[in-house]
Amino acid sequence: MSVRVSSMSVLPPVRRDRIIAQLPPCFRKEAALHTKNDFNNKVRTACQEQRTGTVGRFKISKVIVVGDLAVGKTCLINRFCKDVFDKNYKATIGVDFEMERFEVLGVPFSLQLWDTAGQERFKCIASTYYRGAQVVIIAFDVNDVASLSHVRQWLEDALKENDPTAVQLFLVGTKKDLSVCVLLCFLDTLN
Ligand SMILES: Nc1nc2c(ncn2[C@@H]2O[C@H](COP(=O)(O)OP(=O)(O)OP(=O)(O)O)[C@@H](O)[C@H]2O)c(=O)[nH]1
Repeated sequence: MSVRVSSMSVLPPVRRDRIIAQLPPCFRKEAALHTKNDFNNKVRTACQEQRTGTVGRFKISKVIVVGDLAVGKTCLINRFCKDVFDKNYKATIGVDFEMERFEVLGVPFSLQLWDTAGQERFKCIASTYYRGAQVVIIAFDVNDVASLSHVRQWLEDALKENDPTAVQLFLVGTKKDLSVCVLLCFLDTLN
């Protein structure tokens, strides 16, 4: 017996906080990719006229998240996509994938988030997914200096597969809450 599956899938509406009508202001000027107040007029016009170079129905950007094992890559993505946090560690096997839909100036836009495994034995599989990224996020644990010292290697590996001049790079320190705990424990020992 053959079953026909309709290729038309009904997508849920884009989340309200994913509808972007104004250029989001930068968090801090020193750490900003841009310091403009609004979208460029050319961009606004192109969006109004739907001249945005679509890939299929959506414009898609690929983000890869790399970094040492257990630094919190999966948690970072889950917080962004689902606003959840799981304190139990489940190692990523190879890669995982999330798709986040946006609407920018009325134009559909999708962010592909590739969560890669930090474990050495999965590095080979994970690195086959690095190609074609527009954004590279390198995560390190602020409480683990070794994870920071490995950042250079993660960067080199990610850029081997991508055009370094066309990639947006982010370095993200994770587990800041624990660094406060470490400091408090240290202060406690002084009293
Ligand atoms: N306290 C605290 N724990 C965190 C934070 N982020 C992640 N963790 C914990 O750190 C552990 C590892 O987190 P994951 O997100 O699975 O780490 P990962 O980098 O994806 O790990 P791999 O898939 O093995 O590369 C889990 O137990 C998380 O709960 C954080 O900001 N604060």
